[in-house]
Amino acid sequence: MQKTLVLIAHDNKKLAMVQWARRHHACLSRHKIQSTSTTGQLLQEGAGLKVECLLSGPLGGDAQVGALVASGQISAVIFFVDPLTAMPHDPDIKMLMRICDVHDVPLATNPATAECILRSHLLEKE
Ligand SMILES: O=C(CO)COP(=O)(O)O
Repeated sequence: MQKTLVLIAHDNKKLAMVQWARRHHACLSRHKIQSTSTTGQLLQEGAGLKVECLLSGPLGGDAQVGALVASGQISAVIFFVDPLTAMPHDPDIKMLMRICDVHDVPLATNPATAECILRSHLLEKE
């Protein structure tokens, strides 16, 4: 089974996510990608990636990703979080991060760590 790479970004980090995805288009396009709704739409339009979109984060998208991680379908989660803005769905975000730790699934919450995950070739083993 080919596992999925998840890409998510909070609103203030969406531009950084699209720029990051453009830079890594060659690598990313080899993977099945899922995203929360708004992030996914921007990645398709701005970075030319094929993305399967889930619900938007505040409407349950992070919870959907958590369920996918728990059921062993995700190779890594790249989640550019905004640490300076309060989120109404903070419990869902915390849940997703906890579930990644429970199942030892790589989770990058900023571009520097995302870079490490891509360079680690961790994804190539999937
Ligand atoms: O809020 C999010 C993650 O917590 C992201 O959701 P969107 O991609 O729909 O903006």
